[in-house]
Amino acid sequence: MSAPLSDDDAETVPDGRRSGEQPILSVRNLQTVFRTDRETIRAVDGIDLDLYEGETVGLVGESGSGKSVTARSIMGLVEEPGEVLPESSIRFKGEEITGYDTAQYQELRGSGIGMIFQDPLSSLNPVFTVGNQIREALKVNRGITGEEARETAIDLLESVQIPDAARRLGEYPHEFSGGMRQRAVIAMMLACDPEVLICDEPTTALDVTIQAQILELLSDLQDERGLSILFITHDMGVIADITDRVNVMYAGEIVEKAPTEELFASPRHPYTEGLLEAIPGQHADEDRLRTIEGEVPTPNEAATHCRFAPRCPKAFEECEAVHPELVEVDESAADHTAACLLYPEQMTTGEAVAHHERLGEAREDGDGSTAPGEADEDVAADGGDSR
Ligand SMILES: Nc1ncnc2c1ncn2[C@@H]1O[C@H](COP(=O)(O)OP(=O)(O)OP(=O)(O)O)[C@@H](O)[C@H]1O
Ligand code: NI
Repeated sequence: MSAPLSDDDAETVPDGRRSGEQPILSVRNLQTVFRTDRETIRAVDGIDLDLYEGETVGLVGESGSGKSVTARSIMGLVEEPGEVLPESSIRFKGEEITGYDTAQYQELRGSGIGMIFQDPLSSLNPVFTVGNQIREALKVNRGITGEEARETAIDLLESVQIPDAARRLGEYPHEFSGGMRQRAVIAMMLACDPEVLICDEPTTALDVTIQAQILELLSDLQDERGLSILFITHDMGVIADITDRVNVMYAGEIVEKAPTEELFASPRHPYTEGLLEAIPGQHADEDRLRTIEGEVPTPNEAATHCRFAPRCPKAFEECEAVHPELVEVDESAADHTAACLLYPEQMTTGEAVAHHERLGEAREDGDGSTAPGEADEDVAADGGDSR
């Protein structure tokens, strides 16, 4: 009854509700590998991701799925023996940033994209006062010095709701509590006046109350400053709290993408279903926490199959032989995609398997030859067609 999905709508369907608008951050076919003597680990294995102005997008998955490597790839922080492969494309405000040199990345991190890590102490220098570090960031990134720097630093600490800001500027990181330290890091990051903020598990080490306060703060700052946030976590509860859209990551790949409400109301990938089942409090009658059995495999070979299949309660024979591509899960949900042979829903399993095989072949044929610029036009054309 429906027009068959075209074969080229696979890898570059634009994320989100705002096709037509240019994403502030756009990742295409990101591949980051770690080469060791014995193997090549495909920590990030060809992911696509869009972040639009003013929204919060989640990247969620179990430990080892490749979330932090994704963030570090965007920030130019992948270190030896890691490498972002040249066919990857990362665009910030339309400009290709893969291939930037050290100075360009420094400038990007000093003004365009800020990042907060799980451990605030990794961003703070223990031998300088908090005020010193914020003033230094103001000087280096915005040329603000002297009394103006002091006043701006106080404003920044106040904007992250650190009480008694003027006095606390003179204190050292170790004199701050965990939550206050993370606030100080956020203040330091705001000194760079970024447009995009990448948060890698910024609240994971904090207790629940403090965690909620920091999330609230981020959301306030987002409203005030129009920040776009890429939020990384393994915690589906946090995803539900603060994101507009979600990308679910597994073993280097994104396996499901959807608006947050839609994902929680109607998860389609069996991995996402497993993650949602594992949220504490889902099954009040059970005292044991449900988890997905087994572990995330290390992706050390090209994916010619579904990497989740060995743990998947719904796996069937073809899952071991055909690589699932991200496809629209059904006809009604244009921005809900899953990389699973069970979809598109309107197809029989046989049809769907054949569809995924075709998409995989098309991707392999098309990949190397598609320049980032061309890829974007494909996106626009596809977006129009498939809607
Ligand atoms: N320096 C490295 N050398 C070799 N392999 C690495 C290195 N850093 C990361 N990896 C590989 O990349 C995979 C993904 O790591 P990553 O830190 O991105 O996971 P994550 O999703 O952020 O997990 P977590 O929730 O534990 O932070 C790891 O399992 C590992 O195989
Ligand atoms: Ni991580």
